[in-house]
Amino acid sequence: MKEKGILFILSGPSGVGKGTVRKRLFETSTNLQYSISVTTREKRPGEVDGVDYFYKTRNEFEELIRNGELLEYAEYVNNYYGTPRKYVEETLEKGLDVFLEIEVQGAMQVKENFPEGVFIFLFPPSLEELKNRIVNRGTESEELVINRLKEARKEIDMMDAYDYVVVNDSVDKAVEKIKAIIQAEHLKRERIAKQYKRILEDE
Ligand SMILES: Nc1nc2c(ncn2[C@@H]2O[C@H](COP(=O)(O)OP(=O)(O)O)[C@@H](O)[C@H]2O)c(=O)[nH]1
Ligand SMILES: Nc1ncnc2c1ncn2[C@@H]1O[C@H](COP(=O)(O)OP(=O)(O)O)[C@@H](O)[C@H]1O
Repeated sequence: MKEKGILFILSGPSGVGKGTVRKRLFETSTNLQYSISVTTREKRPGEVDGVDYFYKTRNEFEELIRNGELLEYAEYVNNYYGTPRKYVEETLEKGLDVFLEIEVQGAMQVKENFPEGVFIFLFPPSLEELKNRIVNRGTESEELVINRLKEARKEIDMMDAYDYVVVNDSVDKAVEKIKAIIQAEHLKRERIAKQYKRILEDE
């Protein structure tokens, strides 16, 4: 029987650098499959449909919910975000690792369905630095920045539910730590598989 792939979930407050870290990770990790999310939020300049997100209307998104096509979804600052179920399940079945970059409410839903997933929380060096990053990115109005910071405090409270916490002080260091986690999880699973095989052989 073919081993299933491992599901990795990167989560954390908005503006902490999830997108930046994930993009850098994918520049150098060829063995991970990124699950592209569905969203109702507007496309930002430079974003591409089917690359950054699948952009949908609220009606279309609600139809996906009704049809059970989402592994998880959340309403975040007045927009829906969700993970297509089929892609994740089929890719894991093929023995490939899947990587999700999602906010905290969605990550907790994934934990219910995939408790064996590896949950990584990206943490800001400080709340002040988190605010600077959101403001400097310049994609949000002042009101939205305040909403995102309020959300961030709630999200940080959920940190205990994660397997690993990685501080995003520098992007390169955070990427290295995530790669080390991925490698360690593979070694762990190989070791368990070997022990299991040995027990079966001894019987
Ligand atoms: N639950 C859930 N959250 C998502 C998904 N895709 C993206 N997000 C999260 O939604 C939040 C807002 O994303 P976005 O509007 O792209 O802003 P940004 O990540 O702050 O640049 C971020 O925390 C994302 O990680 C998804 O499929 N499900
Ligand atoms: N380690 C870092 N040091 C300084 N700035 C960072 C770092 N990581 C990300 N940023 C910046 O912070 C802002 C938010 O990053 P982004 O990846 O959009 O966050 P998220 O996806 O978590 O909302 C961006 O302007 C990005 O360039």
